[in-house]
Amino acid sequence: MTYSRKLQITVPCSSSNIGPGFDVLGVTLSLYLTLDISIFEPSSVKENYNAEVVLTYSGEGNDGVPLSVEKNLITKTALYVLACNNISGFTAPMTINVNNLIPMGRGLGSSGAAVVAGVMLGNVSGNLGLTKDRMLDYCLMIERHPDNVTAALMGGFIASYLRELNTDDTGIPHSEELEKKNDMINKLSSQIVPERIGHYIKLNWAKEIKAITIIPQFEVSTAEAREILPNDYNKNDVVFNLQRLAVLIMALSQSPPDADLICQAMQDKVHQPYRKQLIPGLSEIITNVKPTTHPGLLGICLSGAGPTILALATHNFDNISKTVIDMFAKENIEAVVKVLDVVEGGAQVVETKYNNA
Ligand SMILES: Nc1ncnc2c1ncn2[C@@H]1O[C@H](COP(=O)(O)OP(=O)(O)O)[C@@H](O)[C@H]1O
Ligand SMILES: N[C@@H](CCOP(=O)(O)O)C(=O)O
Repeated sequence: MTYSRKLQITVPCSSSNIGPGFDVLGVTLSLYLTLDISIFEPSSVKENYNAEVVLTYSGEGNDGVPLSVEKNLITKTALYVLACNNISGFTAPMTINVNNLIPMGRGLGSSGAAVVAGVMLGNVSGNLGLTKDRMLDYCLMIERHPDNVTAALMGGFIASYLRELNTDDTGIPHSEELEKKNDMINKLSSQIVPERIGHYIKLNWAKEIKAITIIPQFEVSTAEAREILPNDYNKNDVVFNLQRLAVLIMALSQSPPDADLICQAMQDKVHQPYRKQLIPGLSEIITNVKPTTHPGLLGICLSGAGPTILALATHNFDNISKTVIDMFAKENIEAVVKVLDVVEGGAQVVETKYNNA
Protein backbone atom coordinates (compact mmCIF):
# COMPACT_ATOMS: atom_id res chain seq x y z
CA MET A 1 0.00 0.00 0.00
CA THR A 2 1.41 3.43 -0.86
CA TYR A 3 0.63 6.45 1.17
CA SER A 4 -1.17 9.43 -0.25
CA ARG A 5 -0.30 11.88 2.54
CA LYS A 6 2.28 12.15 5.28
CA LEU A 7 1.63 14.64 8.05
CA GLN A 8 3.27 15.62 11.27
CA ILE A 9 1.37 17.10 14.21
CA THR A 10 3.43 18.68 17.01
CA VAL A 11 1.95 19.89 20.27
CA PRO A 12 3.95 21.62 23.02
CA CYS A 13 3.60 21.07 26.75
CA SER A 14 2.44 23.81 29.08
CA SER A 15 2.66 25.00 32.64
CA SER A 16 -0.58 26.36 34.04
CA ASN A 17 -1.55 28.67 36.88
CA ILE A 18 1.94 30.26 37.48
CA GLY A 19 0.88 30.74 41.10
CA PRO A 20 -2.24 32.90 41.42
CA GLY A 21 -3.67 32.33 37.91
CA PHE A 22 -5.57 29.14 38.71
CA ASP A 23 -7.42 27.96 35.56
CA VAL A 24 -6.45 31.24 33.85
CA LEU A 25 -2.76 31.43 32.94
CA GLY A 26 -0.81 29.02 30.78
CA VAL A 27 2.68 29.24 29.37
CA THR A 28 3.79 27.12 26.43
CA LEU A 29 7.09 25.30 26.89
CA SER A 30 9.61 23.62 24.59
CA LEU A 31 8.81 19.93 25.13
CA TYR A 32 6.64 18.18 22.57
CA LEU A 33 4.16 15.48 21.73
CA THR A 34 4.63 14.49 18.07
CA LEU A 35 2.39 12.43 15.78
CA ASP A 36 3.77 11.17 12.45
CA ILE A 37 0.84 10.17 10.32
CA SER A 38 0.75 8.28 7.02
CA ILE A 39 -2.63 8.21 5.29
CA PHE A 40 -2.90 5.48 2.66
CA GLU A 41 -5.88 6.55 0.59
CA PRO A 42 -7.52 9.81 -0.26
CA SER A 43 -9.61 10.50 2.79
CA SER A 44 -12.92 10.65 0.99
CA VAL A 45 -15.77 10.30 3.43
CA LYS A 46 -17.53 6.96 3.16
CA GLU A 47 -20.50 6.26 5.36
CA ASN A 48 -20.06 3.56 8.01
CA TYR A 49 -16.51 2.77 6.86
CA ASN A 50 -14.04 2.14 9.64
CA ALA A 51 -10.57 2.08 8.18
CA GLU A 52 -7.78 0.18 9.86
CA VAL A 53 -5.61 2.49 11.92
CA VAL A 54 -2.33 1.29 13.39
CA LEU A 55 -1.13 3.22 16.41
CA THR A 56 2.43 2.95 17.69
CA TYR A 57 3.81 4.81 20.66
CA SER A 58 7.20 5.74 22.07
CA GLY A 59 8.44 7.99 24.84
CA GLU A 60 6.73 9.00 28.07
CA GLY A 61 3.91 6.66 29.00
CA ASN A 62 4.89 3.94 26.52
CA ASP A 63 4.51 1.24 29.15
CA GLY A 64 0.88 2.00 29.96
CA VAL A 65 -0.81 3.96 27.20
CA PRO A 66 -3.54 2.00 25.39
CA LEU A 67 -2.87 1.38 21.69
CA SER A 68 -6.46 0.67 20.79
CA VAL A 69 -7.86 3.64 18.88
CA GLU A 70 -11.09 3.55 20.88
CA LYS A 71 -9.20 3.80 24.17
CA ASN A 72 -6.17 5.98 23.50
CA LEU A 73 -6.91 9.59 24.53
CA ILE A 74 -5.48 11.02 21.26
CA THR A 75 -7.36 8.79 18.82
CA LYS A 76 -10.47 8.72 21.00
CA THR A 77 -10.57 12.50 20.85
CA ALA A 78 -10.11 12.40 17.06
CA LEU A 79 -13.02 9.93 16.77
CA TYR A 80 -15.13 12.27 18.88
CA VAL A 81 -14.38 15.23 16.56
CA LEU A 82 -15.21 13.09 13.52
CA ALA A 83 -18.45 11.86 15.12
CA CYS A 84 -19.52 15.43 15.86
CA ASN A 85 -19.15 16.04 12.14
CA ASN A 86 -21.21 12.98 11.19
CA ILE A 87 -18.21 10.86 10.29
CA SER A 88 -18.33 7.50 12.03
CA GLY A 89 -14.70 6.41 12.36
CA PHE A 90 -11.49 7.00 10.47
CA THR A 91 -12.20 7.04 6.75
CA ALA A 92 -8.79 6.04 5.40
CA PRO A 93 -6.24 3.44 6.52
CA MET A 94 -3.41 5.12 8.36
CA THR A 95 -0.46 4.66 10.66
CA ILE A 96 -0.01 7.03 13.57
CA ASN A 97 3.38 6.98 15.27
CA VAL A 98 3.22 8.89 18.53
CA ASN A 99 6.37 10.13 20.21
CA ASN A 100 5.70 11.75 23.55
CA LEU A 101 8.36 13.71 25.45
CA ILE A 102 5.86 15.20 27.94
CA PRO A 103 5.91 13.38 31.30
CA MET A 104 2.43 12.26 32.30
CA GLY A 105 0.60 13.23 35.44
CA ARG A 106 3.27 15.77 36.39
CA GLY A 107 1.53 19.09 35.82
CA LEU A 108 3.03 19.79 32.40
CA GLY A 109 -0.19 19.50 30.45
CA SER A 110 0.27 16.02 28.95
CA SER A 111 -3.47 15.35 28.79
CA GLY A 112 -4.14 18.81 27.37
CA ALA A 113 -1.52 18.17 24.68
CA ALA A 114 -3.05 14.75 23.92
CA VAL A 115 -6.51 16.32 23.54
CA VAL A 116 -5.14 19.05 21.26
CA ALA A 117 -3.31 16.42 19.17
CA GLY A 118 -6.52 14.38 18.95
CA VAL A 119 -8.61 17.33 17.81
CA MET A 120 -6.00 18.18 15.16
CA LEU A 121 -5.90 14.55 14.05
CA GLY A 122 -9.69 14.51 13.69
CA ASN A 123 -9.54 17.75 11.74
CA VAL A 124 -6.90 16.58 9.23
CA SER A 125 -8.12 13.01 8.84
CA GLY A 126 -11.70 14.16 8.23
CA ASN A 127 -10.64 17.14 6.07
CA LEU A 128 -12.89 19.26 8.29
CA GLY A 129 -11.12 22.57 7.73
CA LEU A 130 -11.61 23.71 11.34
CA THR A 131 -9.89 26.91 12.37
CA LYS A 132 -7.75 26.92 15.52
CA ASP A 133 -10.44 28.88 17.33
CA ARG A 134 -13.03 26.24 16.44
CA MET A 135 -10.61 23.46 17.43
CA LEU A 136 -10.35 25.15 20.82
CA ASP A 137 -14.12 24.63 21.25
CA TYR A 138 -13.68 20.89 20.72
CA CYS A 139 -10.73 20.78 23.15
CA LEU A 140 -12.81 22.57 25.76
CA MET A 141 -15.67 20.11 25.42
CA ILE A 142 -13.22 17.52 26.76
CA GLU A 143 -10.77 19.44 28.96
CA ARG A 144 -12.87 21.74 31.12
CA HIS A 145 -10.12 24.05 32.34
CA PRO A 146 -8.91 26.23 29.46
CA ASP A 147 -5.35 27.05 30.57
CA ASN A 148 -3.45 23.98 29.26
CA VAL A 149 -5.28 23.40 26.00
CA THR A 150 -5.28 27.08 25.06
CA ALA A 151 -1.52 27.33 25.65
CA ALA A 152 -0.81 24.07 23.79
CA LEU A 153 -2.97 25.07 20.82
CA MET A 154 -2.15 28.78 20.55
CA GLY A 155 1.36 29.04 22.06
CA GLY A 156 3.07 31.69 24.15
CA PHE A 157 2.03 33.12 27.50
CA ILE A 158 -1.73 33.20 27.47
CA ALA A 159 -4.73 34.01 29.67
CA SER A 160 -8.10 32.42 29.00
CA TYR A 161 -11.60 31.98 30.32
CA LEU A 162 -14.59 29.83 29.48
CA ARG A 163 -17.83 31.53 28.70
CA GLU A 164 -20.67 30.34 30.88
CA LEU A 165 -22.52 27.51 29.17
CA ASN A 166 -26.17 26.51 29.32
CA THR A 167 -27.11 23.85 31.84
CA ASP A 168 -27.50 21.44 28.90
CA ASP A 169 -23.81 21.82 28.10
CA THR A 170 -22.42 21.52 31.58
CA GLY A 171 -22.65 17.75 31.89
CA ILE A 172 -19.60 17.53 29.67
CA PRO A 173 -16.92 15.52 31.42
CA HIS A 174 -13.26 16.27 32.01
CA SER A 175 -10.80 14.19 30.02
CA GLU A 176 -9.88 12.00 32.99
CA GLU A 177 -13.45 10.79 32.97
CA LEU A 178 -13.29 10.38 29.23
CA GLU A 179 -10.51 7.86 29.78
CA LYS A 180 -12.58 5.75 32.11
CA LYS A 181 -15.77 5.50 30.10
CA ASN A 182 -15.79 3.57 26.88
CA ASP A 183 -19.14 4.93 25.76
CA MET A 184 -18.16 8.56 26.37
CA ILE A 185 -17.45 9.39 22.73
CA ASN A 186 -21.00 8.51 21.75
CA LYS A 187 -22.44 10.49 24.64
CA LEU A 188 -20.39 13.55 23.81
CA SER A 189 -20.90 13.38 20.08
CA SER A 190 -24.66 13.61 20.51
CA GLN A 191 -24.14 17.10 21.94
CA ILE A 192 -23.73 20.11 19.71
CA VAL A 193 -20.38 21.77 20.24
CA PRO A 194 -21.17 25.38 21.15
CA GLU A 195 -19.16 28.08 19.38
CA ARG A 196 -16.60 30.31 21.07
CA ILE A 197 -16.53 28.48 24.37
CA GLY A 198 -13.05 29.72 25.12
CA HIS A 199 -11.75 33.28 25.04
CA TYR A 200 -8.08 34.10 25.32
CA ILE A 201 -5.49 36.81 25.01
CA LYS A 202 -1.78 36.43 24.38
CA LEU A 203 0.42 38.20 26.91
CA ASN A 204 4.00 39.40 26.60
CA TRP A 205 6.77 37.39 28.16
CA ALA A 206 10.21 38.89 28.84
CA LYS A 207 12.67 36.95 26.67
CA GLU A 208 15.27 36.45 29.40
CA ILE A 209 12.86 34.47 31.62
CA LYS A 210 13.37 30.69 31.35
CA ALA A 211 11.29 27.94 32.93
CA ILE A 212 13.14 25.51 35.17
CA THR A 213 10.92 22.48 35.66
CA ILE A 214 11.86 20.16 38.51
CA ILE A 215 9.88 17.01 37.83
CA PRO A 216 9.40 14.51 40.68
CA GLN A 217 9.29 10.84 39.73
CA PHE A 218 5.71 10.27 40.82
CA GLU A 219 2.37 11.17 39.31
CA VAL A 220 -0.49 13.28 40.61
CA SER A 221 -3.69 12.95 38.65
CA THR A 222 -5.15 16.34 37.78
CA ALA A 223 -8.62 14.98 38.54
CA GLU A 224 -7.56 14.09 42.09
CA ALA A 225 -5.76 17.40 42.57
CA ARG A 226 -8.94 19.23 41.56
CA GLU A 227 -11.21 17.17 43.78
CA ILE A 228 -9.17 18.19 46.78
CA LEU A 229 -10.00 21.89 46.28
CA PRO A 230 -12.85 23.48 48.24
CA ASN A 231 -16.11 24.52 46.60
CA ASP A 232 -16.20 27.83 48.44
CA TYR A 233 -13.40 30.28 49.14
CA ASN A 234 -12.65 32.86 51.74
CA LYS A 235 -13.03 36.41 50.35
CA ASN A 236 -9.56 37.47 51.54
CA ASP A 237 -7.94 34.54 49.74
CA VAL A 238 -9.69 35.39 46.49
CA VAL A 239 -8.66 39.05 46.75
CA PHE A 240 -5.09 37.93 47.56
CA ASN A 241 -4.94 36.01 44.26
CA LEU A 242 -6.69 38.64 42.13
CA GLN A 243 -4.29 41.36 43.27
CA ARG A 244 -1.26 39.23 42.47
CA LEU A 245 -2.60 37.94 39.15
CA ALA A 246 -3.05 41.46 37.75
CA VAL A 247 0.45 42.49 38.83
CA LEU A 248 2.08 39.22 37.69
CA ILE A 249 0.99 39.39 34.06
CA MET A 250 2.61 42.82 33.65
CA ALA A 251 5.65 41.97 35.76
CA LEU A 252 6.47 38.94 33.57
CA SER A 253 6.45 41.16 30.47
CA GLN A 254 9.02 43.66 31.71
CA SER A 255 12.74 43.64 30.96
CA PRO A 256 14.72 43.46 33.11
CA PRO A 257 12.32 41.48 35.31
CA ASP A 258 11.78 42.68 38.89
CA ALA A 259 12.47 39.58 41.02
CA ASP A 260 11.00 40.95 44.22
CA LEU A 261 7.73 41.93 42.51
CA ILE A 262 7.42 38.63 40.59
CA CYS A 263 8.25 36.48 43.61
CA GLN A 264 5.50 38.06 45.70
CA ALA A 265 3.06 38.12 42.79
CA MET A 266 3.53 34.36 42.22
CA GLN A 267 2.08 33.51 45.62
CA ASP A 268 -1.26 31.77 45.74
CA LYS A 269 -3.99 30.93 48.25
CA VAL A 270 -6.45 29.21 45.94
CA HIS A 271 -4.90 25.86 44.97
CA GLN A 272 -1.36 25.29 46.27
CA PRO A 273 -2.25 25.27 50.00
CA TYR A 274 -4.72 22.42 49.39
CA ARG A 275 -2.40 20.46 47.13
CA LYS A 276 0.44 20.34 49.67
CA GLN A 277 -0.98 17.12 51.06
CA LEU A 278 -0.45 15.41 47.68
CA ILE A 279 3.09 16.69 47.19
CA PRO A 280 5.59 16.15 50.01
CA GLY A 281 8.10 19.03 50.12
CA LEU A 282 5.91 21.52 48.25
CA SER A 283 5.33 23.74 51.25
CA GLU A 284 9.00 23.91 52.19
CA ILE A 285 10.08 24.57 48.60
CA ILE A 286 7.74 27.46 47.86
CA THR A 287 8.32 29.02 51.27
CA ASN A 288 12.12 28.83 51.37
CA VAL A 289 13.45 29.09 47.82
CA LYS A 290 13.53 32.84 47.14
CA PRO A 291 15.34 35.35 44.91
CA THR A 292 17.10 36.58 48.06
CA THR A 293 18.65 33.14 48.65
CA HIS A 294 19.03 32.24 44.95
CA PRO A 295 20.16 35.07 42.66
CA GLY A 296 18.64 34.68 39.19
CA LEU A 297 15.41 33.23 40.56
CA LEU A 298 12.27 35.30 39.96
CA GLY A 299 9.58 33.15 41.50
CA ILE A 300 8.57 29.57 42.24
CA CYS A 301 5.28 27.69 42.21
CA LEU A 302 3.55 24.43 41.45
CA SER A 303 3.30 23.70 37.72
CA GLY A 304 -0.34 22.97 36.87
CA ALA A 305 -1.79 20.52 39.36
CA GLY A 306 1.72 19.27 40.19
CA PRO A 307 3.84 17.62 41.30
CA THR A 308 6.35 19.49 39.07
CA ILE A 309 7.84 22.69 40.49
CA LEU A 310 8.14 25.63 38.10
CA ALA A 311 10.95 28.05 38.89
CA LEU A 312 11.14 31.13 36.68
CA ALA A 313 14.69 32.40 36.42
CA THR A 314 17.12 34.37 34.30
CA HIS A 315 20.33 32.55 35.33
CA ASN A 316 21.83 30.30 38.02
CA PHE A 317 19.66 27.39 36.85
CA ASP A 318 21.89 24.63 38.30
CA ASN A 319 21.99 26.11 41.77
CA ILE A 320 18.22 26.71 41.89
CA SER A 321 17.45 23.19 40.61
CA LYS A 322 19.87 21.56 43.03
CA THR A 323 18.19 23.20 46.01
CA VAL A 324 14.77 21.94 44.94
CA ILE A 325 16.09 18.46 44.12
CA ASP A 326 17.72 18.28 47.57
CA MET A 327 14.46 19.32 49.23
CA PHE A 328 12.56 16.59 47.39
CA ALA A 329 15.35 14.13 48.31
CA LYS A 330 14.69 14.85 51.99
CA GLU A 331 11.22 13.45 51.33
CA ASN A 332 12.77 10.45 49.52
CA ILE A 333 11.53 11.74 46.18
CA GLU A 334 13.74 11.67 43.09
CA ALA A 335 13.32 14.47 40.60
CA VAL A 336 14.71 15.37 37.18
CA VAL A 337 15.30 18.86 35.82
CA LYS A 338 14.44 20.30 32.43
CA VAL A 339 15.23 23.93 31.65
CA LEU A 340 12.69 24.92 29.02
CA ASP A 341 12.10 27.92 26.78
CA VAL A 342 8.80 29.70 26.48
CA VAL A 343 7.70 29.12 22.87
CA GLU A 344 5.46 31.47 20.90
CA GLY A 345 4.25 28.82 18.46
CA GLY A 346 1.46 26.48 19.50
CA ALA A 347 0.38 23.16 18.02
CA GLN A 348 0.91 22.75 14.30
CA VAL A 349 0.33 20.37 11.42
CA VAL A 350 2.92 20.10 8.67
CA GLU A 351 2.27 18.15 5.47
CA THR A 352 5.60 16.43 4.94
CA LYS A 353 4.73 14.52 1.73
CA TYR A 354 1.82 14.40 -0.65
CA ASN A 355 1.34 11.84 -3.47
CA ASN A 356 -1.15 12.77 -6.11
CA ALA A 357 -1.43 9.25 -7.49
N1 LIG B 1 0.28 11.19 24.85
C1 LIG B 1 -0.75 10.64 25.50
N2 LIG B 1 -1.40 9.60 24.96
C2 LIG B 1 -2.43 9.03 25.59
N3 LIG B 1 -2.88 9.41 26.80
C3 LIG B 1 -2.27 10.44 27.39
C4 LIG B 1 -1.18 11.11 26.78
N4 LIG B 1 -0.76 12.08 27.60
C5 LIG B 1 -1.56 12.03 28.68
N5 LIG B 1 -2.46 11.05 28.57
C6 LIG B 1 -3.48 10.68 29.57
O1 LIG B 1 -3.63 11.75 30.48
C7 LIG B 1 -3.29 11.31 31.81
C8 LIG B 1 -2.57 12.40 32.57
O2 LIG B 1 -3.43 13.51 32.66
P1 LIG B 1 -3.42 14.47 33.90
O3 LIG B 1 -3.75 13.71 35.14
O4 LIG B 1 -4.32 15.60 33.53
O5 LIG B 1 -1.92 14.95 34.05
P2 LIG B 1 -1.07 16.05 33.24
O6 LIG B 1 -0.73 17.04 34.28
O7 LIG B 1 0.12 15.34 32.73
O8 LIG B 1 -1.94 16.60 32.15
C9 LIG B 1 -2.41 10.10 31.61
O9 LIG B 1 -2.46 9.23 32.71
C10 LIG B 1 -3.01 9.48 30.37
O10 LIG B 1 -4.15 8.73 30.72
N1 LIG C 1 -5.58 24.80 36.21
C1 LIG C 1 -5.46 23.36 36.21
C2 LIG C 1 -4.23 23.00 35.43
C3 LIG C 1 -3.95 21.52 35.40
O1 LIG C 1 -2.76 21.34 34.66
P1 LIG C 1 -2.06 19.93 34.51
O2 LIG C 1 -0.86 20.21 33.69
O3 LIG C 1 -1.76 19.46 35.88
O4 LIG C 1 -3.04 19.04 33.81
C4 LIG C 1 -5.33 22.88 37.66
O5 LIG C 1 -4.53 23.47 38.38
O6 LIG C 1 -6.05 21.95 38.04
